[in-house]
Amino acid sequence: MAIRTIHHLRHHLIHHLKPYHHSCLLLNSSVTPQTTASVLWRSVSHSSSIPETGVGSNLKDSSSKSLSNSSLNQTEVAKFAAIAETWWDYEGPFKPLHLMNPTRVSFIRSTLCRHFRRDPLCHQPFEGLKFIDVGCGGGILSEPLARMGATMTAIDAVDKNIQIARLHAETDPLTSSIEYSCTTAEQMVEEQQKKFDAVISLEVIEHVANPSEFCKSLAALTVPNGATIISTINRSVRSFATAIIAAEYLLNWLPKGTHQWSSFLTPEELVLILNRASISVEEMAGFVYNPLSGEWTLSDDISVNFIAFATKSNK
Ligand SMILES: C[S@@+](CC[C@H](N)C(=O)[O-])C[C@H]1O[C@@H](n2cnc3c(N)ncnc32)[C@H](O)[C@@H]1O
Ligand SMILES: [Mg+2]
Repeated sequence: MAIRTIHHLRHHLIHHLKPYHHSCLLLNSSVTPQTTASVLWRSVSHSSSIPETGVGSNLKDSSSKSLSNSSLNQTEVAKFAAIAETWWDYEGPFKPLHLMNPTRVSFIRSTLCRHFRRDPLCHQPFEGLKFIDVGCGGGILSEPLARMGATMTAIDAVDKNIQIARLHAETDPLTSSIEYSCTTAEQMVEEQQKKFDAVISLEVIEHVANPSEFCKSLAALTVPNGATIISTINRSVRSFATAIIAAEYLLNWLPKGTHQWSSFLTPEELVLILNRASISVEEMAGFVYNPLSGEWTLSDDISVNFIAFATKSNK
C-alpha cells in the first residue's frame, strides 16, 4: 500500500512539474500568502499590465476531452459520478466540504445580506430572492441556502448527484422546494430565459473545461446588479503541498487525482476572467484549516482555498 502511494506520488509530481515551470513567472509576480484580498483585487482591477491573453493556459480551452462551448470536462465529471453515493457521508470523500460548509455559508450570508440589504440576524434573510447553485453536487450548500429562505435552483452535470441531492432534500420541508436539475450553466443559458439574483458556484471552476466561458455563462444567468460567488483553489506552491500532496497522498482526505494543480486559477486570473464577463470582484477571503480544532476559518490568507464575492454590472 505504501509503495502504491509513493508510486502515485511520484507520478503526480512528474505530471505536475511541467505546468509549474510554465507558470513560474505568473506565480513569482503574483500573490504571496500574506497579500490581503482587498489589496489584491484592487491592484488587479486597475492594472493594465496584464495582457488580454497569456495570463496562463488556464484561461483558454485546453481540454481536448470537452465539446466546444461546453464547460464539461468528461474526465472530471466521471470522477464525481464514481463517488456520488457518498455525498452525505460525513466521514467520506466529501468530508472536507462538509467541514468547510459553515464557514463558506457564513461568508455567503454576510456578503449577500449586505448586497441585498437584508438583516443577517433574521431567520430567513433571503426570502423572495432567487439563487442558483451551479455544480451543486449532493446539495451541501443548496440546503442551507434554502433554509435561509432563498428560492433555490440547483444544477449539476452528474445525474447521480442530482438524484442523491433530491432524495436528501425531500426529507425536510424547508429544503424539499429546491428545484434540482441535471444540466450545465451554458445549457441553462441556451434553453431557458431564467435569471437569478445570485449565482453561486463553489469548488467547481477548477473542474470545468473552459473557466472563461464558464464565467460568461454564470454572468448570463445573473440579473443586472446581481451577485456571483465563486470558491476554488489557488495555483500556488502552498496549494501543491497542501491541497494535493497532503490532502490526497498523506492524509487521504480526497481520492488521489481529485485535483489537477495546473487547472487551478490564481485569484488574479479569476478576477480577470470575471471582469471580462462584466462581473467585478468586491471581496475575497481565504479558508484556513486549523488542524488542532479540525475547523476551517475565514482569513486574509488566500494562498490555498479562497472565495470571491462579486457583482454583475448594471447592463
Ligand atoms: C467539488 S464538487 C462541489 C459541489 C458543491 N458545489 C459543493 O461545494 O458542495 C464539484 C461539482 O461540480 C460538478 N461539475 C463539474 N463540472 C461541471 C460542469 N461543467 N457543469 C456543472 N457541474 C459540474 C461535479 O459533478 C461536482 O458535483
Ligand atoms: Mg475541487
